[in-house]
Amino acid sequence: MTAQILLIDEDAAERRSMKAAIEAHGHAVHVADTAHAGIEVFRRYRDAIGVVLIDAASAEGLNPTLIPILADINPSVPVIVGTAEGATETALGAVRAGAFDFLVKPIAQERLIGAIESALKIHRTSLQGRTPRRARSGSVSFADVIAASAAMSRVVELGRRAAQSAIPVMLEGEAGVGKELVARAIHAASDRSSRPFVPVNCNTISPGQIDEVLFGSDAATGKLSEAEGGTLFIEEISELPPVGQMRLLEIVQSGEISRSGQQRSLKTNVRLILATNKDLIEEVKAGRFREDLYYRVNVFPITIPALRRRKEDIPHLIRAFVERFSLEQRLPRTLQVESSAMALLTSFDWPGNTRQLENAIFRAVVLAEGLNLRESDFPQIAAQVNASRGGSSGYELQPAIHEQSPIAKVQAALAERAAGIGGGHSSSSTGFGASASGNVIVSTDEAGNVRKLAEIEEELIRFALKFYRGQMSQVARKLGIGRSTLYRKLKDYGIDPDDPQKDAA
Ligand SMILES: Nc1ncnc2c1ncn2[C@@H]1O[C@H](COP(=O)(O)OP(=O)(O)OP(=O)(O)O)[C@@H](O)[C@H]1O
Repeated sequence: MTAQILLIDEDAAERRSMKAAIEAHGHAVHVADTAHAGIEVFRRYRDAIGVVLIDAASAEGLNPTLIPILADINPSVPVIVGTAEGATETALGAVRAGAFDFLVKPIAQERLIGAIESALKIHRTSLQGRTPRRARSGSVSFADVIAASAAMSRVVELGRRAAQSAIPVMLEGEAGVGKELVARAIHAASDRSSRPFVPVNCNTISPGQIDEVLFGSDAATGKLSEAEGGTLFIEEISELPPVGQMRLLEIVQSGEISRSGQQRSLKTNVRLILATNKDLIEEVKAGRFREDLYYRVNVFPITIPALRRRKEDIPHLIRAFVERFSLEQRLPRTLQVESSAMALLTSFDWPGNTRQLENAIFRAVVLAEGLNLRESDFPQIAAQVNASRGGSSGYELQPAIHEQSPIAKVQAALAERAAGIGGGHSSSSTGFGASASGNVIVSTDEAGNVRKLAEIEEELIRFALKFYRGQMSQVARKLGIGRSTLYRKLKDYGIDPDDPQKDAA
């Protein structure tokens, strides 16, 4: 089926050859030579374009705001990024920003067309249903926030508390950790839930326009007025220019806003929730963010840890996403995730956090051929796990990935983490204890022999204690043993139930 592709590429010769390759496959190509021109074309043909292809291999690299801007214009269009060989950071940055796929140059024609066809399938599917990138609208409650880890449970607990008052909330966390989801849940649990929730992202509005977009030019316009009585959610607050910071301070201090050309200030009744993925205090120190505003808006900070710091959440998120997308795709039943795929997904560090995981699952469910999700349904993740082990830079196709067994791959990733590369927990006496933090229990040791049952039992008990936050009766029940047996085993293995990760005494 003919589709329309937007190609953003600064290099004229490459533009021509890519365009010819795509046209030869029967698709129509719009070309743009700069990010700016690309945005204009995308804006014009937002409903006709099926895939955007960005060449980020030029000296400029990938403009960090390009993918979010495109997503703002039409979030259901997948973006594929081409990167130079070895530009792993650019590729990871693209994935983090929400790119559907990345291709490392030189790009084989087959791989290019394969990536475009998969992206088009995703696009067609998301036109029928919802896409993970589309901001959740409607009511989102705390019940929608998956929180199995202690860290995420704490976020939910703080969020619920924040919902009981109207003080400003500052949500801190890397891109894709769930700041907007939590902001929506706070709003929904507050007494403003019947009033609007208005999100605005300072990063996707040009600095010259931000003041007008936020505060409007007269009383009836602007996001602030739109949010009257409800919640204004300002993302990337560190990007708010000085004038905007001044106006916001005025609002926080007096609850009023003055507009040029008007005599009187207007009262506002808006609950502010702000989000940042930068360390705001560093921005204050660098003189880019007003100190007085910082102290005014930082009264109720909630930090959402990166997904790699709360790996217990990963299997729960995977199951929830697989169930949701299986339903949306009207599959005969919810797809099953094979344990090797689960192990791969749990071993990965998810630089793009939950959004990246959600996108990976969405893509896998849509493209899955059987009723099981296998490791091979996550080629980008496998390639990155492979790359982080020093196997290769950027994306490599299947052969290199499949030369190694899934278990060996996970072991290598775990060993890397145990050596401190991925950060996290101290290792246990087995030497493979990092797996206790990652919900993966490895069955063979470094030499490839099956591990001792007692070692695995010890690891599972440590994991269960952490997972159920020391709730002994729950741990015993889930492990299928009596409480007294559990206590005996704790003693045998020298496990401290309050600190299950600690090495045996
Ligand atoms: N704990 C969670 N449970 C269920 N879904 C989640 C969770 N955390 C994040 N998500 C999903 O992951 C996606 C990304 O989350 P969200 O947009 O809230 O992240 P963010 O931190 O606001 O990202 P950014 O800073 O890039 O705007 C959303 O689709 C959201 O629904």
